[in-house]
Amino acid sequence: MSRKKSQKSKGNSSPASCSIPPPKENSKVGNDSHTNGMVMSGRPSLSNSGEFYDISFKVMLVGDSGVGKTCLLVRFKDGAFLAGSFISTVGIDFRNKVLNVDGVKVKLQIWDTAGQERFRSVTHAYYRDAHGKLCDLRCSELIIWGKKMEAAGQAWLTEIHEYAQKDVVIMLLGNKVDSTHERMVKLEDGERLAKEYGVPFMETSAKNGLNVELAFTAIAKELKHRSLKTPNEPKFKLHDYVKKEVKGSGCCKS
Ligand SMILES: Nc1nc2c(ncn2[C@@H]2O[C@H](COP(=O)(O)OP(=O)(O)OP(=O)(O)O)[C@@H](O)[C@H]2O)c(=O)[nH]1
Repeated sequence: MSRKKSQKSKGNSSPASCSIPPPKENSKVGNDSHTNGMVMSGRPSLSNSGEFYDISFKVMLVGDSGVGKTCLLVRFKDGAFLAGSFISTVGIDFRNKVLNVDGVKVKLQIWDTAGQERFRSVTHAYYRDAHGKLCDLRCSELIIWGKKMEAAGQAWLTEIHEYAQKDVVIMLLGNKVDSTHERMVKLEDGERLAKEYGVPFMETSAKNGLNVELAFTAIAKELKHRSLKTPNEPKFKLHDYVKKEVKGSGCCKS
């Protein structure tokens, strides 16, 4: 069995098909009554993995084939690196992880899309709504930008700006920072592009774990703060949080 096939059979995989089935895991929040992800009933929900959560969001990983989307997801979910020969994702897959964000249990339903052009219509069908818009308010995008130079990062940002609802949370990641051979995006270029589009940027490595937890946690915090605004809570500033917490590539975990 291929690396990706065996990994998918462990998770909540959905078949790559043009008739799109709904996700198996209940992605709704706090039973039936919710608004923009906010728990209205006050009762936590139970995910398929047996973990309770208060609020749920969808995160899409997009980017060209081979930039490391699956590896980042596996690193975040299981703390492991998928080394070995590269087998492309077919269609789309998702995995869940529940995080504790300031005392609130936030479930991220993370969708790993196929980067290959030939699967684009399948992946689009999953992440665009009936009006062709990308996701909704309870959704965010993580653009993984690996070895394919600036043009690829720019193309994905342009696509998301074209199709996404304006409130979608977007973050740009430059992956494979551990490898001088694979890494082709300079830090300055990533920062410049992110600035141009007004999105946070960080360098990551699925191999050594650099900033992987941070990328998903930052997204979870932003989504949670947007949905659950408590009167006296100071406004969460995603850019400031990332700037404060991000680690440079010289200080990787082993
Ligand atoms: N050195 C290094 N290699 C990585 C890293 N992340 C992924 N890789 C390697 O890059 C290759 C592609 O990784 P995947 O995660 O499968 O790429 P993908 O973006 O999911 O590709 P598609 O499924 O085709 O869209 C694999 O051989 C990985 O081992 C990283 O952070 N550092």
